[in-house]
Amino acid sequence: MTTTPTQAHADPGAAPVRAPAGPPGTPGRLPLADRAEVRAWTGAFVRGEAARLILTFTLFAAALVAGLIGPRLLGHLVESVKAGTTAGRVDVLALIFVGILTGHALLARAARTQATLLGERVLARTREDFVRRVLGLPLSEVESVGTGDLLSRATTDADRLNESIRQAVPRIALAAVTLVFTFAAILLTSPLLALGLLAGVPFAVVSTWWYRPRATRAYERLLAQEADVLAVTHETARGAATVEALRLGPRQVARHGDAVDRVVRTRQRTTWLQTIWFPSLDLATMVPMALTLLIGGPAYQRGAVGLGELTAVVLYVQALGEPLNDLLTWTDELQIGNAALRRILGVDRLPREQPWPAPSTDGHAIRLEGVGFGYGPGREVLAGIDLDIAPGERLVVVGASGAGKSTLGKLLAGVHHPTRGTVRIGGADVTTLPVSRLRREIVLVTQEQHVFTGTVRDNLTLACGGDGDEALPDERLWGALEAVLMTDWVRSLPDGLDSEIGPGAAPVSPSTAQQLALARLLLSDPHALVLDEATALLDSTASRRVERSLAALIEGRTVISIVHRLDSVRDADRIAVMDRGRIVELGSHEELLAAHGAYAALWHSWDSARRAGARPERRTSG
Ligand SMILES: Nc1ncnc2c1ncn2[C@@H]1O[C@H](COP(=O)(O)OP(=O)(O)OP(=O)(O)O)[C@@H](O)[C@H]1O
Repeated sequence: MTTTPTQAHADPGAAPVRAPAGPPGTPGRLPLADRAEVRAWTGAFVRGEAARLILTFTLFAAALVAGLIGPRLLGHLVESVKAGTTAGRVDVLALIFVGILTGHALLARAARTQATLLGERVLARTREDFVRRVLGLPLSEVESVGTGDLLSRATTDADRLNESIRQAVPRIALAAVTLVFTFAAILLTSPLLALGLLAGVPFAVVSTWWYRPRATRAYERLLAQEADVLAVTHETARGAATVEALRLGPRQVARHGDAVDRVVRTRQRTTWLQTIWFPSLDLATMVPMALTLLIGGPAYQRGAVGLGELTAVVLYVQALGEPLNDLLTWTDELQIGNAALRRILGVDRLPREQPWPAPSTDGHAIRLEGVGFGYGPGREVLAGIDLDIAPGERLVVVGASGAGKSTLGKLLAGVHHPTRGTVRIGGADVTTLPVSRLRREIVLVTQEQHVFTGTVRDNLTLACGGDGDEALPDERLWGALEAVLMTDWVRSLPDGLDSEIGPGAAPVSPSTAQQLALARLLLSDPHALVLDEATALLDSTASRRVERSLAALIEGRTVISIVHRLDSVRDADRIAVMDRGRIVELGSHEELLAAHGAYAALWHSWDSARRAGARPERRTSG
């Protein structure tokens, strides 16, 4: 069985998955961006959204000022009543008070709407940029890290960043401005009473100084561990058939349980840190309140402050509690956003696809010279492979499970790059060919074919021209469908080529998905194909149908087929027999039979099983 990257992660016995190249990260995980990169992103974000940011902050500040006038007005009202005022004047002041409260509510609503729009814009752009970055990575890099980490960065981490920008940034700005304004209002009302505020400073500063670095580390750990949970879930769902076939269910459940346990432990740690920090913040507001009253009482008795001033200051000090709490707790939220941003931007640290122009190729011959490859350091799964494949040749690769057949296929198609030696197509080293160019030369067809949510037309045309927006005439689409025997199926759909298919729309069986993929390949028209057990997962009827469709595709192309069943090996020009990462025999069916080597033994055992009417051994290894 071919080991998929996710299985390799799951299997403790498998060779270690290559850690992503580039700056430090945990092996097998994507790297994190550093502070400078986060600062650069933040600078670009502030510059790009300057107008919207200014509007949002202005609205928040206006709402805040409206909110601050309230206590002042109430203090004035108390003074007026004490001095003996008319009921009419009290009514006017009360009306103004209600008007200010309404204005405050409306401004606050407008400010929140702007903040939400800002957050959504950033979320959309972050996700788009992220997908663009990931699509720009070499396939081998994406394969080596697995999809769980990538998925969590594109989903949960992007959501967290959005939440930070939508909620934390305006709330922090608002809280900071509120604190400054309120403090200024207290100073202006009574500098003496303002002294009481100083008592809160040590509680806020010392507890935050203790809390912050511990929380940062815990949040970074938490996000990575949440990514692990997603990775196990995704891996299990993706490999459901393998999990069921190998009865890996309990093992996957245990792995998931372990991953969840780690998240729970880190959450307990962050909650514990907060149980120390939050009460300290409460003290930072309660102690100044008590002190203001302690100073204010005697000061009022001595006539140093008026009753109105004392009322206003007490209300202001009480009002300080909320912004102070907001400031500190939202900076905590911002830390989570910061950790999420480091993860999102970290993808940029992986080596990109080579930007240089495609080297010129001369013909379509494929040549492997001294090729070696290992998935991790220390263990080569391919060693010293030399092979020439002529244009139009049909080569079949057979060998025991784990011999390296699929790995060879991936190297031929440029999915992985050799760790030594070279793979050349038309004289050009495949590692120097940009993917768009390489895919015109050679494509790997495996047993797993993806149906994209969209129309039949979308699914057929997306491989042509790279971005799928090149209009291909319907005749060509129908021509490709006919070649892979799919016209009846498409005609049976309600809207023909424009019928929606895939998840949630018309169901597509595995064999139909495979045929659709073959039609897509016909349209993209590569010179060579590597067929890695393209029909192995299908039942025999479906498999025969796909094989008939394949016949149209392989016509006139170089074809390298990796097979387990020997049914069609006789039609091949040559057969390569692999054993432990090497090609041990190479020649035509007749030549290899005459050589009485590994292939001859394989063939005779397979042939006699077939003649005896027994189900032939699926594995060519026997
Ligand atoms: N992504 C991977 N990470 C680590 N090791 C891998 C990975 N893929 C394959 N291997 C290992 O490389 C060796 C060759 O595997 P490969 O899949 O190429 O063999 P194969 O001949 O195609 O086997 P099969 O017939 O079972 O598909 C095996 O030991 C396998 O465990």
